[in-house]
Formats: sequence, C-alpha cells, structure tokens
Amino acid sequence: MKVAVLGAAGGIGQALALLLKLDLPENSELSLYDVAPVTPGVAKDLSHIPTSVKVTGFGGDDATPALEGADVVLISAGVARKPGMDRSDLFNINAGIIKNLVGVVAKVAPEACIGIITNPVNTTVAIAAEVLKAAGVYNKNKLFGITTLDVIRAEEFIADLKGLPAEHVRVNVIGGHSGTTILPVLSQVQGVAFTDQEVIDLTERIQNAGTEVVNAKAGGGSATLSMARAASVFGVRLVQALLGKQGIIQNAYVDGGNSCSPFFTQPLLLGINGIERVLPFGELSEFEEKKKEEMLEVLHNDIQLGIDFVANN
Ligand SMILES: NC(=O)c1ccc[n+]([C@@H]2O[C@H](COP(=O)([O-])OP(=O)(O)OC[C@H]3O[C@@H](n4cnc5c(N)ncnc54)[C@H](O)[C@@H]3O)[C@@H](O)[C@H]2O)c1
Ligand SMILES: O=C(O)C[C@H](O)C(=O)O
Repeated sequence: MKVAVLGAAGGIGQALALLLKLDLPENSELSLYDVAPVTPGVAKDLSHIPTSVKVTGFGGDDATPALEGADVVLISAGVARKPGMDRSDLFNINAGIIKNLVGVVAKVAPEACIGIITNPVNTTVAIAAEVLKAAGVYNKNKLFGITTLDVIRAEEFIADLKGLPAEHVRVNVIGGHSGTTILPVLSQVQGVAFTDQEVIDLTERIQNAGTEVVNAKAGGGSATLSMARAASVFGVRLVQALLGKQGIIQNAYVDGGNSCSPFFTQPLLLGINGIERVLPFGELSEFEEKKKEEMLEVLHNDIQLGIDFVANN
C-alpha cells in the first residue's frame, strides 16, 4: 500500500509522516508532498529510520509524482487558525488549496481513499466530493473527513475526569468538526456514569478543545502533534482494512446516506474498498438528540458553502 501525505512539511504533516514511517504495515510506501522546498529533506531525514516503510518526498507546485500509485491520500495542506479565528475563517484560503489538490488526485490516483484534515473540514470534504464528481470519479466510500482528534480528545478528557486509563475509554463522536457540530455521545460510554453537569461541561470542552490549543499556542498555530496522532491512527487502520483486516470500526465525516445531513461523522466498518458499511450512531440521550438537532443548520450551511464554492469557481 502507498500512502501520500499532502502538506507533509507542515506542523501536522511532519509529525504524521514520522508516525506513519513507524506504524504503517511492513513494506508500505510513504510519499510526502508539500509546496515547501524542504519536503525532499523531510523524506530523506525519515528515510534514515530503520523500518521497512520506504519514504519519498516531493516539493514544488506539482503533486503528481507524489500521487502516482497512491492507495490512500491524507491531506493537511492549508493554513491553520490564529487566536480569535473560527475554523470557517480558513475557508477563503483553504478552499482553493483543497479544490486544486483533489483535482490532481482525481487525475493521478482516482481510486485512492482520501482523508481530509484541512479545515474547515465540514466544508472542505464537500468541496472534495464536488471536485471528484466533476471528474467522474467520486466514490462516497473512499472520501473521509478525519475527525479522529475529537474522539481521542474525548477519551483523554473522560479518562482524566474519571481517573481511568485513557486506553480503556471508547467514545462515539458524531456530527461534524467545528464547535457545536462536534457531538460526543457520552450516554453511550461504557462503564462510566456522568452527572448532568459533567455532560454539559465535557461536551463543551470537547467542542472547544481546538480553540483551547489555538489559544495556548498564542499565535503559533493549532493542534499539530495530537492531530498527527489522530491522523496516523486513522491512516494505519484504513490501510489495515484495505489490506483485508476485518472488524475495523472508525468514526469519520462521510457521505453516509444519513437522513439528517449529506455529510455526517458516524461509526464506519472499514473494508477492502474503503467504507464497507455505515453503522448507526445508536441511541442518543434527550440532551444529545437536542444538541444534534440544534447543530444541523450550521452543518448544512457549511456543506452548502463547499458545494457552492466548486460550482462558482
Ligand atoms: N481535522 C482536524 O481535526 C484538524 C486538526 C488540526 C489542524 N487541522 C487543520 O490542518 C491544516 C494544517 O494545519 P498545520 O498546523 O499542519 O498547518 P501548517 O501551516 O503547519 O502546515 C500546512 C502545510 O501545508 C502546506 N501547503 C500550503 N498550501 C499547499 C498546497 N497547495 N499544496 C501542498 N502543500 C501546501 C504548507 O507549505 C505547510 O507546510 C489546517 O487547515 C488546520 O486547521 C485539522
Ligand atoms: O481547532 C483548529 O483550528 C484545529 C483543529 O480543527 C482542532 O480541532 O484542533
């Protein structure tokens, strides 16, 4: 399997490349691309780590050589937030980046699974879908918004609050990836009881965790190391499923035929062709059902913004 990382010289990209070099299945190929000229050097640096994962790197304006033969494409190319910004403020710059890069993927690696990291994810995934549709190569089972960071954050926050090993906590996070569209389904967490106030506080903290990091980095960007971990978990599990490993369930933001939204984050059974089955997100508490209904207008508007962007550009 060949995995390409687009945006590979960035804060997420370099850390993600390191983790994939270490964690991808034996004899996988890792291809790095970024407009930054340092990218071949990032690959050379990683190539000195003794694993069977072979790394190549490409800089400049053309992603084509990095995408040749790619089975999975992970995209973190784009700008990150500064304090005072919402993820939607990144749209004006990142929309064009995603449109252009996915256009190259459509030409060079039309069968690849695509994982979008670049914000605003609620919108950039819709942009990617429209670009792939226009190229005649759209496969809804192979396009993912990577929202795994919300899941690992929820697991850590709950473990910390309840004094549990984070490795033993599993949380289903649904919706999208911005503010109130991020909905952790705390009522489904096994073996843990929450007071009503804990549910309110935890939900808000998980929804605002990105901003927590942006503010703490004081203008130095947004989450990179935790995102690299999240994206590497997603990427490695997707590759394992593509290679035939059974029973891999992963939440991601997808065109899953959910009646509540054209794109929605929910549990997925992964398989050799990407999404094998979209799984139900299960029963929600009254609080969660209310939060879900409240977020849908924002989510729908975010998605429409992406559709309109491709239609008009
Ligand atoms: N999905 C999530 O949960 C999540 C989490 C954290 C960050 N993000 C998003 O990921 C993106 C990247 O964040 P970062 O901290 O790595 O930013 P960064 O600025 O450190 O890195 C971005 C990289 O993209 C590259 N780039 C820009 N335009 C490009 C193009 N056209 N082709 C190829 N490469 C290009 C830049 O050269 C840079 O190396 C941001 O949009 C951020 O909001 C998403
Ligand atoms: O918050 C951001 O801008 C980055 C990312 O979406 C996050 O959740 O950390």
